[in-house]
Amino acid sequence: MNVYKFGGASVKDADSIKNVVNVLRTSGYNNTVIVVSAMGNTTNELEEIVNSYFVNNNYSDCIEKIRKNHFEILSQLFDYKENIFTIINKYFSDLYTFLKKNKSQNYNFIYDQIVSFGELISSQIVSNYLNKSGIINTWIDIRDYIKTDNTYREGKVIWKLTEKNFENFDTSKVYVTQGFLAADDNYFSVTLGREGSDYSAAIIAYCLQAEKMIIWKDVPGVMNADPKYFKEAQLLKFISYEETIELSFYGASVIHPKTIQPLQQKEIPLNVRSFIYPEKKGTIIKKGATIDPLIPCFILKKDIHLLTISSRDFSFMQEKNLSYIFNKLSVLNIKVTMLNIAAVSISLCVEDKYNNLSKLIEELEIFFKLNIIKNVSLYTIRHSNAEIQHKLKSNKNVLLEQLVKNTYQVVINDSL
Ligand SMILES: Nc1ncnc2c1ncn2[C@@H]1O[C@H](COP(=O)(O)OP(=O)(O)O)[C@@H](O)[C@H]1O
Ligand SMILES: N[C@@H](CC(=O)OP(=O)(O)O)C(=O)O
Repeated sequence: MNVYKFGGASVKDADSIKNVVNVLRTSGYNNTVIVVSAMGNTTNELEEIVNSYFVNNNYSDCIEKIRKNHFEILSQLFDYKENIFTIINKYFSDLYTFLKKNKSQNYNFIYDQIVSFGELISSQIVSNYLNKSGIINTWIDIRDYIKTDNTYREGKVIWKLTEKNFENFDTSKVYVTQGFLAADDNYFSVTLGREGSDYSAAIIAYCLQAEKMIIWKDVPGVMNADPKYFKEAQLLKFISYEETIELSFYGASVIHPKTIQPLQQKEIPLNVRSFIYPEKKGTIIKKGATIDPLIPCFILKKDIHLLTISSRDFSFMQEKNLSYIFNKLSVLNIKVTMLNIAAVSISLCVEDKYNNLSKLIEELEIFFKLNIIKNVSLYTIRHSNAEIQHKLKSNKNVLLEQLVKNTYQVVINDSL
């Protein structure tokens, strides 16, 4: 069995969906589970519905905008008589029904019930279009298979149950299903964290002991920097699982950080390839691979916040203080991307995906003195040297830097 993942960029419009057919014909698609994300920007647009629902209950305009986009795409791919129009209309009426009947005030729960429509709709469109193009496949609802606890927006996979659900899976067919989604034991939708479709594909690959997994991207593969920001970025032909975990953990957004470990555990090779040039080999991540070419890898994370924390009672930054601080970070789901501990202070770079920073500050200020610099940039370089570090820092306002093994990190305040 193979697992392919097509992200939002690869299914963003009618031409892109037509290109998926081309990619599958070029690469082969026997015995394959095809995992699809929501089209283009749909997840962000669905997030607007959630916000409107909470602010003033005035969500119809947002829904109609999404409906219009999707129906424009449908009209370019199908004849009006085809059943897919009824299927997609039903999802939009289910969305309205949910919003009208919902009694819960739990933001994260509501978020997941709404945002999940993006992948349900896109996977139906892709599945129907592939069938129409002769790539015969079965659409499956991944919520029947991937089970999580009820940590809405960041579901924790219940691995034993999920593996059991895949036990009698017929591995001789082609399937299309949703990335990003799972269900709790009440069958409510739970999402796996933003950009979590790569992780979904890895969960499926793990459970089916897949031969390989391919992620199709708008870039040639994993590069030594994001080509959007670094014009001279080069393709990495091979990388180890460990190196990929490091790159994605520090923010190389080409792969979701949770993707690699399930693959590594079952030694399933991962190929990251271009959906624009599907005949090219891209990057291979597999057991025994070492980074090739061995060149410095740059990761830039913007909108990071630098917190420097010291105690009010002159105590050192030791176990008790650290445990209090990290407990708060964990409860508020704030990710630490750099950590520097000194005797009387600790500096943290944090990423505030869920808008919990002000709550964290409020809770830490009870016991600690805080210095906060918001919206700084964190550069991480793997395999760097003194010359590169010097070049990166020159004429910049450096707030903090550290070198640990192969990883050099520097925090820069761009606003000065
Ligand atoms: N090291 C890197 N190598 C390649 N692409 C990278 C890297 N770091 C960040 N990217 C960005 O990742 C993007 C592809 O990932 P993403 O947007 O999540 O795709 P999708 O949503 O289609 O899965 C590229 O367009 C590129 O700008
Ligand atoms: N649609 C979800 C899940 C996802 O992984 O999307 P993509 O594969 O386009 O990054 C999101 O935007 O977060």
